[in-house]
Amino acid sequence: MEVVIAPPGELARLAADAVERLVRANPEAVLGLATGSSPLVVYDELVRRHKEGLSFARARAYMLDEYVGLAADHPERYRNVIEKEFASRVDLAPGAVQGPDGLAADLQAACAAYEASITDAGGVDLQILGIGTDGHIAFNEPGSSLASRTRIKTLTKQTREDNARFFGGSVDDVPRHCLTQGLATIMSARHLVLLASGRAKAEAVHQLVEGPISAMWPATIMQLHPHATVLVDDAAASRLQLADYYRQTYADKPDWQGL
Ligand SMILES: N[C@@H]1[C@@H](O)[C@H](O)[C@@H](COP(=O)(O)O)O[C@@H]1O
Repeated sequence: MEVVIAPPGELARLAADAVERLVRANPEAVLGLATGSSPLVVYDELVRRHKEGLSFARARAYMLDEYVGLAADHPERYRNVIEKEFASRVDLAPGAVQGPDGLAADLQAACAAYEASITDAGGVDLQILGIGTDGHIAFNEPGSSLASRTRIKTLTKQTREDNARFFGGSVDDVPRHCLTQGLATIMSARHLVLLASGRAKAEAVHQLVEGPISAMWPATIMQLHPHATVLVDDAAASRLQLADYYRQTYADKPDWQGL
């Protein structure tokens, strides 16, 4: 696992560099897109590069998760969020972005179909991730099976409170259920790039990087991934025991290496 501690703008550039390198090497790359506020700086940077010629016309993308039951036109439905924040601002082809169907009549069948679709696409090349304050990735809440695949989950009170800010501050308006890629689904992606900023994420980041692997902090499964990159600002890094070592390692890193 590589940990980079840097200001948010630099983190966004590093994540965008990894996406750009991938898409230039393989224009048909499969991207993994995350919602939440953390990846927004990366999307903004990719949109800027798109305006300078970076094309996503042949790329495909899979989303991590979706709320169950939000109306098709609800602005916080993750499909709509990704459309607004990224897909509509670049040249991704219509239908190139897939997400779990939180409005399906048969939610379990929708989860199975989503897994099959990711597999048929050849798997995700680069998965962008955020992290919840309770250590969740996608919507894999504490207690999630480390071997889980896409399925229905119940959101914790903490997550619903954290996400109430997107619903006019009303926790009651945050759905109680979601469909989410499982931890094993996420681990199948070839490169994981997680972004975290702010002190509220410091404990989750400490557990992710330095804690024991445990379903209680689902992101810790990333310690088993052969190519995981953790991009954090000073505040999110403030509880890391080996922060000085990570800073030194990054400072000494050869320019050619990339993430
Ligand atoms: N399902 C999403 C996660 O994918 C995201 O990582 C998390 C943190 O969001 P933020 O980056 O806004 O703190 O929020 C939601 O719960």
